[in-house]
Amino acid sequence: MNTATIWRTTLERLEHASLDATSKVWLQEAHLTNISDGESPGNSLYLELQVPHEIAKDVINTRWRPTIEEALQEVTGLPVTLTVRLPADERTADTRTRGSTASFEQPPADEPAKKNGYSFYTMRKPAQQAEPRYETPPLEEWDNEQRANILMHNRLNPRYTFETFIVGNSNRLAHAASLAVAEAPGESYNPLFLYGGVGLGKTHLLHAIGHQGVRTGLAVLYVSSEQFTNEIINAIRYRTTEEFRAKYRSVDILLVDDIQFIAGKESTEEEFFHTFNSLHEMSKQIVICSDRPPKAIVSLEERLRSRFEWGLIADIQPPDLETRMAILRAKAEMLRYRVPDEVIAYIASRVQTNIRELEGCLNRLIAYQQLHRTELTLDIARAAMSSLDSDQREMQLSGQQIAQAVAHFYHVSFEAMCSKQRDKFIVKPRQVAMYLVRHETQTSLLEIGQLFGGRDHSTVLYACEKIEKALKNNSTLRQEIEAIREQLLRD
Ligand SMILES: Nc1ncnc2c1ncn2[C@@H]1O[C@H](COP(=O)(O)OP(=O)(O)OP(=O)(O)O)[C@@H](O)[C@H]1O
Repeated sequence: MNTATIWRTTLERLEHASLDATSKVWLQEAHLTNISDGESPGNSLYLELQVPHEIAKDVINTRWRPTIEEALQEVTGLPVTLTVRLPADERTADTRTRGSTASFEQPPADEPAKKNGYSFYTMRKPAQQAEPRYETPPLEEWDNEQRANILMHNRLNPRYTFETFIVGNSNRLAHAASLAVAEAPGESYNPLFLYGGVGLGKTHLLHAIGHQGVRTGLAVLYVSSEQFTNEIINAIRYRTTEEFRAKYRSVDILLVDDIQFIAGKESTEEEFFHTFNSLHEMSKQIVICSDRPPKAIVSLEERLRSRFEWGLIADIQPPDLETRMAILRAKAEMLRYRVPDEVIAYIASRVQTNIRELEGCLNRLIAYQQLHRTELTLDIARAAMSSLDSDQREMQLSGQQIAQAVAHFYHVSFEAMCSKQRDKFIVKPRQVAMYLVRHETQTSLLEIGQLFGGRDHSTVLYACEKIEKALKNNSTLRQEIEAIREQLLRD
Protein backbone atom coordinates (compact mmCIF):
# COMPACT_ATOMS: atom_id res chain seq x y z
CA MET A 1 0.00 0.00 0.00
CA ASN A 2 1.45 3.41 -0.86
CA THR A 3 0.76 6.58 1.08
CA ALA A 4 -1.89 7.75 -1.38
CA THR A 5 -3.87 4.55 -0.91
CA ILE A 6 -3.42 4.63 2.85
CA TRP A 7 -4.64 8.19 2.96
CA ARG A 8 -7.63 7.49 0.72
CA THR A 9 -8.68 4.56 2.89
CA THR A 10 -8.14 6.62 6.05
CA LEU A 11 -10.33 9.40 4.66
CA GLU A 12 -13.10 6.90 4.04
CA ARG A 13 -12.91 5.86 7.69
CA LEU A 14 -12.81 9.43 8.88
CA GLU A 15 -16.04 10.12 7.00
CA HIS A 16 -17.87 8.51 9.92
CA ALA A 17 -15.82 10.21 12.63
CA SER A 18 -17.13 13.24 14.48
CA LEU A 19 -14.94 15.74 12.64
CA ASP A 20 -16.48 19.05 11.66
CA ALA A 21 -17.24 19.63 7.98
CA THR A 22 -14.49 22.23 7.46
CA SER A 23 -11.81 19.96 8.85
CA LYS A 24 -13.01 17.17 6.55
CA VAL A 25 -12.59 19.45 3.55
CA TRP A 26 -9.07 20.33 4.69
CA LEU A 27 -8.24 16.66 5.08
CA GLN A 28 -9.46 16.00 1.54
CA GLU A 29 -6.88 18.53 0.40
CA ALA A 30 -4.13 17.08 2.57
CA HIS A 31 -1.34 14.73 1.50
CA LEU A 32 0.29 11.98 3.46
CA THR A 33 3.80 12.62 2.35
CA ASN A 34 6.51 10.97 4.26
CA ILE A 35 7.86 8.38 6.62
CA SER A 36 11.30 8.78 8.04
CA ASP A 37 12.95 5.52 8.95
CA GLY A 38 14.48 5.13 12.33
CA GLU A 39 12.75 8.11 13.90
CA SER A 40 10.17 6.14 15.75
CA PRO A 41 10.86 3.26 18.05
CA GLY A 42 9.77 -0.31 17.41
CA ASN A 43 7.41 -0.99 14.58
CA SER A 44 5.57 2.26 14.65
CA LEU A 45 5.15 4.44 11.60
CA TYR A 46 6.22 8.04 11.52
CA LEU A 47 4.02 9.86 9.05
CA GLU A 48 3.64 13.43 7.98
CA LEU A 49 0.47 15.04 6.84
CA GLN A 50 0.79 18.13 4.70
CA VAL A 51 -2.23 20.35 5.08
CA PRO A 52 -3.14 23.32 2.90
CA HIS A 53 -2.65 26.20 5.30
CA GLU A 54 -1.80 27.42 8.80
CA ILE A 55 -5.34 27.40 10.15
CA ALA A 56 -5.91 23.84 9.00
CA LYS A 57 -2.65 22.85 10.64
CA ASP A 58 -3.63 24.51 13.87
CA VAL A 59 -7.07 22.95 14.08
CA ILE A 60 -6.06 19.50 12.91
CA ASN A 61 -3.05 19.46 15.20
CA THR A 62 -4.86 20.53 18.32
CA ARG A 63 -8.18 18.78 17.80
CA TRP A 64 -8.03 15.88 15.41
CA ARG A 65 -4.56 14.41 15.38
CA PRO A 66 -5.34 11.54 17.80
CA THR A 67 -8.47 10.63 15.79
CA ILE A 68 -6.49 10.63 12.55
CA GLU A 69 -3.67 8.63 14.11
CA GLU A 70 -6.18 6.07 15.27
CA ALA A 71 -7.71 5.77 11.81
CA LEU A 72 -4.25 5.46 10.24
CA GLN A 73 -3.40 2.79 12.74
CA GLU A 74 -6.51 0.83 11.81
CA VAL A 75 -5.63 1.07 8.13
CA THR A 76 -1.93 0.22 8.43
CA GLY A 77 -2.16 -2.13 11.38
CA LEU A 78 0.77 -0.35 13.02
CA PRO A 79 1.05 2.31 15.71
CA VAL A 80 1.31 5.68 14.01
CA THR A 81 2.91 8.96 15.04
CA LEU A 82 1.67 11.79 12.90
CA THR A 83 3.17 15.22 12.38
CA VAL A 84 0.97 17.83 10.80
CA ARG A 85 2.91 20.18 8.55
CA LEU A 86 2.61 22.89 5.99
CA PRO A 87 4.44 22.34 2.72
CA ALA A 88 6.46 25.43 3.60
CA ASP A 89 7.47 23.89 6.93
CA GLU A 90 9.71 21.35 5.28
CA ARG A 91 12.87 23.31 5.37
CA THR A 92 12.61 24.60 8.90
CA ALA A 93 11.40 21.31 10.25
CA ASP A 94 14.16 19.38 8.61
CA THR A 95 16.82 21.83 9.62
CA ARG A 96 15.56 21.54 13.16
CA THR A 97 15.54 17.79 13.30
CA ARG A 98 18.32 16.77 10.99
CA GLY A 99 20.55 19.74 10.53
CA SER A 100 20.18 19.72 6.74
CA THR A 101 17.56 20.65 4.20
CA ALA A 102 15.57 18.05 2.35
CA SER A 103 12.47 17.84 0.25
CA PHE A 104 9.85 15.17 0.01
CA GLU A 105 9.93 13.31 -3.25
CA GLN A 106 8.21 10.27 -4.53
CA PRO A 107 10.71 7.48 -5.12
CA PRO A 108 10.97 6.04 -8.61
CA ALA A 109 8.27 3.44 -9.14
CA ASP A 110 10.80 0.62 -9.23
CA GLU A 111 12.42 1.39 -5.89
CA PRO A 112 9.83 2.25 -3.28
CA ALA A 113 11.09 2.68 0.24
CA LYS A 114 9.72 -0.21 2.25
CA LYS A 115 8.81 -0.51 5.85
CA ASN A 116 6.82 -3.43 7.13
CA GLY A 117 5.47 -4.09 3.68
CA TYR A 118 4.38 -0.53 3.00
CA SER A 119 5.99 1.83 0.55
CA PHE A 120 6.18 5.52 1.22
CA TYR A 121 7.56 8.70 -0.17
CA THR A 122 11.12 8.97 1.05
CA MET A 123 13.34 11.72 2.36
CA ARG A 124 15.78 12.88 -0.29
CA LYS A 125 18.64 15.30 -0.16
CA PRO A 126 17.70 18.23 -2.39
CA ALA A 127 19.45 18.44 -5.71
CA GLN A 128 19.87 22.19 -5.39
CA GLN A 129 17.78 24.51 -3.29
CA ALA A 130 14.61 23.13 -1.71
CA GLU A 131 11.81 25.48 -2.71
CA PRO A 132 8.49 25.20 -0.96
CA ARG A 133 6.16 23.49 -3.39
CA TYR A 134 3.26 25.85 -2.90
CA GLU A 135 2.98 29.08 -1.00
CA THR A 136 0.66 29.49 1.94
CA PRO A 137 -0.42 32.88 3.12
CA PRO A 138 1.14 33.89 6.44
CA LEU A 139 -1.15 33.85 9.42
CA GLU A 140 -1.52 37.64 9.49
CA GLU A 141 -3.01 37.63 6.02
CA TRP A 142 -5.95 35.60 7.11
CA ASP A 143 -9.13 37.42 7.70
CA ASN A 144 -9.09 38.17 11.40
CA GLU A 145 -12.61 37.19 12.18
CA GLN A 146 -12.28 33.87 10.42
CA ARG A 147 -9.04 33.24 12.25
CA ALA A 148 -10.59 34.12 15.57
CA ASN A 149 -13.53 31.83 15.00
CA ILE A 150 -11.32 28.97 14.05
CA LEU A 151 -8.84 29.51 16.82
CA MET A 152 -11.42 29.47 19.54
CA HIS A 153 -13.20 26.64 17.79
CA ASN A 154 -16.34 26.40 19.85
CA ARG A 155 -14.53 26.80 23.09
CA LEU A 156 -16.63 29.78 24.17
CA ASN A 157 -19.94 29.00 25.77
CA PRO A 158 -22.60 31.04 23.95
CA ARG A 159 -24.52 31.49 27.22
CA TYR A 160 -21.63 33.24 28.97
CA THR A 161 -21.97 36.83 27.78
CA PHE A 162 -21.99 40.22 29.47
CA GLU A 163 -25.72 40.41 28.77
CA THR A 164 -26.45 37.34 30.89
CA PHE A 165 -24.10 38.29 33.71
CA ILE A 166 -25.86 39.75 36.76
CA VAL A 167 -23.88 42.45 38.50
CA GLY A 168 -23.94 42.91 42.26
CA ASN A 169 -21.59 44.24 44.92
CA SER A 170 -19.70 40.98 45.07
CA ASN A 171 -18.61 41.04 41.42
CA ARG A 172 -18.87 44.71 40.43
CA LEU A 173 -15.14 45.35 40.16
CA ALA A 174 -14.45 42.13 38.25
CA HIS A 175 -17.31 42.88 35.87
CA ALA A 176 -16.25 46.51 35.27
CA ALA A 177 -12.64 45.49 34.68
CA SER A 178 -13.70 42.73 32.28
CA LEU A 179 -15.88 45.15 30.37
CA ALA A 180 -13.02 47.64 30.18
CA VAL A 181 -10.58 45.11 28.73
CA ALA A 182 -13.21 43.79 26.33
CA GLU A 183 -13.79 47.31 25.02
CA ALA A 184 -10.12 48.25 24.75
CA PRO A 185 -8.02 45.08 24.80
CA GLY A 186 -4.38 45.58 25.70
CA GLU A 187 -4.95 49.17 26.72
CA SER A 188 -6.42 49.37 30.19
CA TYR A 189 -5.50 46.51 32.50
CA ASN A 190 -2.98 44.04 31.24
CA PRO A 191 -3.03 41.40 32.52
CA LEU A 192 -6.40 41.30 34.15
CA PHE A 193 -6.31 38.72 36.94
CA LEU A 194 -9.71 37.54 38.21
CA TYR A 195 -9.97 35.34 41.24
CA GLY A 196 -12.69 33.93 43.43
CA GLY A 197 -14.19 30.76 44.84
CA VAL A 198 -15.76 27.97 42.84
CA GLY A 199 -18.81 28.74 40.74
CA LEU A 200 -18.75 32.50 41.19
CA GLY A 201 -18.60 33.52 37.53
CA LYS A 202 -14.91 33.74 36.61
CA THR A 203 -15.24 31.55 33.54
CA HIS A 204 -18.43 33.37 32.60
CA LEU A 205 -16.56 36.69 32.55
CA LEU A 206 -13.62 35.23 30.60
CA HIS A 207 -15.99 33.97 27.92
CA ALA A 208 -17.87 37.27 27.88
CA ILE A 209 -14.61 39.08 27.11
CA GLY A 210 -13.93 36.48 24.42
CA HIS A 211 -17.31 36.94 22.74
CA GLN A 212 -16.86 40.67 22.65
CA GLY A 213 -13.40 40.27 21.13
CA VAL A 214 -14.68 37.94 18.42
CA ARG A 215 -17.50 40.37 17.67
CA THR A 216 -14.96 43.09 17.01
CA GLY A 217 -12.94 40.83 14.76
CA LEU A 218 -10.09 39.93 17.11
CA ALA A 219 -8.31 36.62 17.40
CA VAL A 220 -9.39 35.18 20.73
CA LEU A 221 -8.01 32.08 22.36
CA TYR A 222 -9.55 30.58 25.49
CA VAL A 223 -7.73 27.75 27.24
CA SER A 224 -7.75 26.16 30.62
CA SER A 225 -4.29 25.83 32.11
CA GLU A 226 -4.78 22.09 31.80
CA GLN A 227 -5.22 22.38 28.02
CA PHE A 228 -2.22 24.68 27.85
CA THR A 229 -0.16 22.09 29.72
CA ASN A 230 -1.33 19.26 27.46
CA GLU A 231 -0.54 21.25 24.35
CA ILE A 232 2.97 21.88 25.60
CA ILE A 233 3.49 18.24 26.38
CA ASN A 234 2.30 17.34 22.89
CA ALA A 235 4.39 20.06 21.29
CA ILE A 236 7.47 18.72 23.01
CA ARG A 237 6.60 15.17 22.15
CA TYR A 238 5.91 15.87 18.49
CA ARG A 239 8.55 18.56 18.19
CA THR A 240 6.03 21.21 17.24
CA THR A 241 6.96 23.83 19.82
CA GLU A 242 7.46 26.43 17.09
CA GLU A 243 3.89 25.94 15.89
CA PHE A 244 2.70 26.03 19.47
CA ARG A 245 4.47 29.34 20.02
CA ALA A 246 3.25 30.77 16.73
CA LYS A 247 -0.30 29.93 17.67
CA TYR A 248 -0.20 31.46 21.12
CA ARG A 249 1.71 34.51 20.01
CA SER A 250 -0.62 35.32 17.15
CA VAL A 251 -3.70 35.97 19.26
CA ASP A 252 -5.08 39.35 20.25
CA ILE A 253 -6.73 38.16 23.44
CA LEU A 254 -5.51 35.20 25.46
CA LEU A 255 -7.92 33.93 28.13
CA VAL A 256 -6.51 31.41 30.59
CA ASP A 257 -8.73 29.65 33.10
CA ASP A 258 -7.65 28.07 36.39
CA ILE A 259 -4.05 29.26 36.17
CA GLN A 260 -3.34 27.87 39.67
CA PHE A 261 -2.88 24.44 38.09
CA ILE A 262 0.32 25.41 36.28
CA ALA A 263 2.07 26.07 39.59
CA GLY A 264 4.97 23.70 40.05
CA LYS A 265 4.89 22.44 36.44
CA GLU A 266 8.26 23.68 35.37
CA SER A 267 8.14 23.56 31.58
CA THR A 268 4.56 24.82 31.48
CA GLU A 269 5.48 27.77 33.67
CA GLU A 270 8.52 28.44 31.51
CA GLU A 271 6.51 28.40 28.28
CA PHE A 272 3.73 30.46 29.77
CA PHE A 273 6.26 33.01 30.96
CA HIS A 274 7.55 33.50 27.40
CA THR A 275 4.05 33.52 25.92
CA PHE A 276 3.04 36.12 28.47
CA ASN A 277 6.05 38.30 27.73
CA SER A 278 5.68 38.32 24.00
CA LEU A 279 1.95 39.02 24.10
CA HIS A 280 2.43 41.73 26.69
CA GLU A 281 5.20 43.36 24.66
CA MET A 282 2.87 43.48 21.67
CA SER A 283 0.12 45.00 23.86
CA LYS A 284 -2.08 41.98 23.36
CA GLN A 285 -4.60 41.39 26.11
CA ILE A 286 -4.11 38.63 28.66
CA VAL A 287 -6.85 37.67 31.11
CA ILE A 288 -6.19 35.08 33.77
CA CYS A 289 -8.51 33.38 36.25
CA SER A 290 -7.72 31.57 39.42
CA ASP A 291 -9.39 30.36 42.58
CA ARG A 292 -6.98 32.47 44.63
CA PRO A 293 -4.84 35.60 44.29
CA PRO A 294 -1.33 35.30 42.82
CA LYS A 295 0.25 35.58 46.27
CA ALA A 296 -1.64 32.52 47.46
CA ILE A 297 -0.61 30.28 44.56
CA VAL A 298 1.92 28.25 46.43
CA SER A 299 4.98 27.16 44.42
CA LEU A 300 4.34 29.51 41.51
CA GLU A 301 7.58 30.93 40.14
CA GLU A 302 8.23 34.41 41.47
CA ARG A 303 8.74 35.96 38.01
CA LEU A 304 5.29 34.75 36.94
CA ARG A 305 3.66 35.84 40.17
CA SER A 306 5.05 39.35 39.78
CA ARG A 307 3.81 39.54 36.19
CA PHE A 308 0.33 38.50 37.26
CA GLU A 309 0.40 41.45 39.61
CA TRP A 310 1.38 43.97 36.91
CA GLY A 311 -2.13 44.80 35.78
CA LEU A 312 -5.33 44.70 37.76
CA ILE A 313 -6.28 42.00 40.26
CA ALA A 314 -10.02 41.81 40.84
CA ASP A 315 -11.75 39.41 43.19
CA ILE A 316 -15.24 37.96 43.05
CA GLN A 317 -16.88 37.34 46.38
CA PRO A 318 -19.90 35.16 47.09
CA PRO A 319 -23.02 37.08 46.02
CA ASP A 320 -25.33 38.75 48.52
CA LEU A 321 -28.97 37.70 48.83
CA GLU A 322 -30.26 40.30 46.36
CA THR A 323 -27.79 39.25 43.67
CA ARG A 324 -28.57 35.59 44.23
CA MET A 325 -32.26 36.32 43.77
CA ALA A 326 -31.59 38.35 40.62
CA ILE A 327 -29.50 35.50 39.19
CA LEU A 328 -32.21 32.96 39.94
CA ARG A 329 -34.86 35.16 38.33
CA ALA A 330 -32.74 35.57 35.21
CA LYS A 331 -32.09 31.83 35.00
CA ALA A 332 -35.77 30.99 35.45
CA GLU A 333 -36.64 33.47 32.73
CA MET A 334 -34.08 31.95 30.43
CA LEU A 335 -35.67 28.54 31.00
CA ARG A 336 -39.07 30.21 30.39
CA TYR A 337 -40.19 29.02 33.76
CA ARG A 338 -42.34 30.99 36.14
CA VAL A 339 -41.02 30.71 39.66
CA PRO A 340 -42.88 32.57 42.44
CA ASP A 341 -40.88 35.25 44.25
CA GLU A 342 -41.16 33.49 47.60
CA VAL A 343 -39.63 30.36 46.10
CA ILE A 344 -36.81 32.40 44.57
CA ALA A 345 -36.17 34.01 47.95
CA TYR A 346 -36.25 30.64 49.64
CA ILE A 347 -33.67 29.03 47.34
CA ALA A 348 -31.47 32.12 47.50
CA SER A 349 -31.48 31.99 51.27
CA ARG A 350 -30.48 28.31 51.28
CA VAL A 351 -27.53 28.40 48.87
CA GLN A 352 -25.10 31.14 49.67
CA THR A 353 -21.69 30.64 48.19
CA ASN A 354 -21.80 28.96 44.82
CA ILE A 355 -23.82 30.15 41.84
CA ARG A 356 -23.43 26.86 40.02
CA GLU A 357 -25.03 25.21 43.01
CA LEU A 358 -27.73 27.85 43.05
CA GLU A 359 -28.55 27.05 39.43
CA GLY A 360 -28.43 23.35 40.26
CA CYS A 361 -31.05 23.84 42.98
CA LEU A 362 -33.33 25.66 40.60
CA ASN A 363 -32.98 22.88 38.03
CA ARG A 364 -33.60 20.28 40.66
CA LEU A 365 -36.66 22.09 41.89
CA ILE A 366 -38.09 22.32 38.40
CA ALA A 367 -37.41 18.62 37.83
CA TYR A 368 -39.00 17.73 41.19
CA GLN A 369 -42.07 19.79 40.44
CA GLN A 370 -42.48 18.28 36.97
CA LEU A 371 -42.04 14.78 38.34
CA HIS A 372 -44.72 15.30 40.96
CA ARG A 373 -46.90 17.28 38.55
CA THR A 374 -47.75 19.88 41.13
CA GLU A 375 -47.65 23.63 41.23
CA LEU A 376 -44.38 25.20 42.25
CA THR A 377 -45.12 26.41 45.75
CA LEU A 378 -43.00 27.16 48.78
CA ASP A 379 -43.97 23.79 50.30
CA ILE A 380 -42.85 21.94 47.20
CA ALA A 381 -39.60 23.91 47.27
CA ARG A 382 -39.07 22.95 50.92
CA ALA A 383 -39.73 19.29 50.17
CA ALA A 384 -37.33 19.30 47.23
CA MET A 385 -34.65 21.05 49.20
CA SER A 386 -34.95 18.78 52.21
CA SER A 387 -34.30 15.74 50.02
CA LEU A 388 -31.26 17.61 48.76
CA ASP A 389 -30.15 18.26 52.33
CA SER A 390 -30.36 14.59 53.21
CA ASP A 391 -28.20 13.77 50.17
CA GLN A 392 -25.67 16.24 51.44
CA ARG A 393 -25.71 14.88 54.97
CA GLU A 394 -24.56 11.56 53.61
CA MET A 395 -21.44 13.23 52.30
CA GLN A 396 -20.25 14.59 55.61
CA LEU A 397 -16.53 15.07 55.92
CA SER A 398 -14.34 13.69 58.65
CA GLY A 399 -11.85 15.77 60.62
CA GLN A 400 -9.06 13.62 59.28
CA GLN A 401 -10.06 14.31 55.66
CA ILE A 402 -10.11 18.02 56.32
CA ALA A 403 -6.74 17.99 58.04
CA GLN A 404 -5.24 16.04 55.13
CA ALA A 405 -6.66 18.50 52.61
CA VAL A 406 -5.22 21.46 54.53
CA ALA A 407 -1.85 19.75 54.79
CA HIS A 408 -1.90 19.09 51.04
CA PHE A 409 -2.85 22.69 50.25
CA TYR A 410 -0.01 24.17 52.28
CA HIS A 411 2.48 21.50 51.24
CA VAL A 412 3.17 20.24 54.75
CA SER A 413 2.62 16.78 56.16
CA PHE A 414 -0.26 15.85 58.43
CA GLU A 415 2.29 14.36 60.82
CA ALA A 416 4.08 17.72 61.06
CA MET A 417 0.77 19.39 61.91
CA CYS A 418 0.28 16.91 64.74
CA SER A 419 3.83 17.28 66.02
CA LYS A 420 5.12 19.80 68.56
CA GLN A 421 6.72 21.91 65.80
CA ARG A 422 6.05 25.60 66.26
CA ASP A 423 7.48 26.98 63.01
CA LYS A 424 5.26 29.54 61.35
CA PHE A 425 4.78 27.45 58.20
CA ILE A 426 3.37 24.61 60.34
CA VAL A 427 1.44 26.67 62.87
CA LYS A 428 -0.70 28.41 60.23
CA PRO A 429 -1.90 25.22 58.46
CA ARG A 430 -2.50 23.61 61.85
CA GLN A 431 -4.69 26.51 62.98
CA VAL A 432 -6.53 26.65 59.65
CA ALA A 433 -7.16 22.90 59.86
CA MET A 434 -8.50 23.19 63.41
CA TYR A 435 -10.75 26.05 62.35
CA LEU A 436 -12.11 24.11 59.38
CA VAL A 437 -12.69 20.91 61.33
CA ARG A 438 -14.55 22.94 63.92
CA HIS A 439 -16.74 24.60 61.29
CA GLU A 440 -17.32 21.73 58.89
CA THR A 441 -17.93 18.88 61.33
CA GLN A 442 -19.66 18.21 64.63
CA THR A 443 -16.32 17.35 66.27
CA SER A 444 -15.83 18.78 69.77
CA LEU A 445 -12.85 20.93 70.80
CA LEU A 446 -11.55 18.04 72.84
CA GLU A 447 -11.72 15.61 69.93
CA ILE A 448 -10.06 18.12 67.60
CA GLY A 449 -7.24 18.50 70.11
CA GLN A 450 -6.79 14.73 70.13
CA LEU A 451 -6.76 14.61 66.34
CA PHE A 452 -3.89 17.10 66.28
CA GLY A 453 -1.43 15.23 68.45
CA GLY A 454 -3.28 15.31 71.78
CA ARG A 455 -3.53 19.09 72.20
CA ASP A 456 -5.54 20.82 74.85
CA HIS A 457 -9.07 22.03 73.99
CA SER A 458 -8.04 25.62 74.86
CA THR A 459 -5.34 25.46 72.16
CA VAL A 460 -8.00 24.51 69.65
CA LEU A 461 -10.27 27.30 70.81
CA TYR A 462 -7.41 29.81 70.56
CA ALA A 463 -6.62 28.63 66.99
CA CYS A 464 -10.25 28.91 65.89
CA GLU A 465 -10.61 32.40 67.33
CA LYS A 466 -7.35 33.53 65.82
CA ILE A 467 -8.35 32.40 62.33
CA GLU A 468 -11.83 33.89 62.71
CA LYS A 469 -10.30 37.22 63.63
CA ALA A 470 -7.76 37.12 60.81
CA LEU A 471 -10.49 36.32 58.29
CA LYS A 472 -12.11 39.70 58.90
CA ASN A 473 -9.34 41.65 57.19
CA ASN A 474 -7.12 39.12 55.50
CA SER A 475 -8.59 38.45 52.06
CA THR A 476 -5.74 36.11 51.08
CA LEU A 477 -6.51 33.84 54.00
CA ARG A 478 -10.21 33.99 53.09
CA GLN A 479 -9.40 32.83 49.59
CA GLU A 480 -7.14 30.06 50.81
CA ILE A 481 -9.79 28.70 53.13
CA GLU A 482 -12.40 28.99 50.41
CA ALA A 483 -10.13 27.09 48.02
CA ILE A 484 -9.62 24.29 50.55
CA ARG A 485 -13.35 24.08 51.18
CA GLU A 486 -14.10 23.87 47.50
CA GLN A 487 -11.44 21.24 47.03
CA LEU A 488 -13.02 19.18 49.79
CA LEU A 489 -16.43 19.47 48.20
CA ARG A 490 -15.01 18.51 44.81
CA ASP A 491 -13.27 15.45 46.22
N1 LIG B 1 -23.10 37.07 38.08
C1 LIG B 1 -23.60 36.03 37.42
N2 LIG B 1 -24.71 36.19 36.67
C2 LIG B 1 -25.26 35.14 36.03
N3 LIG B 1 -24.77 33.88 36.07
C3 LIG B 1 -23.66 33.68 36.79
C4 LIG B 1 -23.02 34.74 37.51
N4 LIG B 1 -21.95 34.24 38.13
C5 LIG B 1 -21.92 32.94 37.84
N5 LIG B 1 -22.94 32.60 37.04
C6 LIG B 1 -23.24 31.26 36.50
O1 LIG B 1 -22.79 30.31 37.47
C7 LIG B 1 -22.23 29.17 36.82
C8 LIG B 1 -20.81 28.98 37.31
O2 LIG B 1 -20.02 30.06 36.85
P1 LIG B 1 -18.52 29.89 36.33
O3 LIG B 1 -18.34 28.57 35.66
O4 LIG B 1 -18.16 31.10 35.54
O5 LIG B 1 -17.76 29.86 37.71
P2 LIG B 1 -16.21 29.82 38.01
O6 LIG B 1 -15.96 30.91 38.98
O7 LIG B 1 -15.42 29.83 36.76
O8 LIG B 1 -16.08 28.43 38.73
P3 LIG B 1 -14.87 27.37 38.76
O9 LIG B 1 -13.90 27.91 39.73
O10 LIG B 1 -15.52 26.11 39.22
O11 LIG B 1 -14.32 27.25 37.37
C9 LIG B 1 -22.30 29.45 35.33
O12 LIG B 1 -23.44 28.81 34.80
C10 LIG B 1 -22.46 30.95 35.24
O13 LIG B 1 -23.19 31.33 34.10
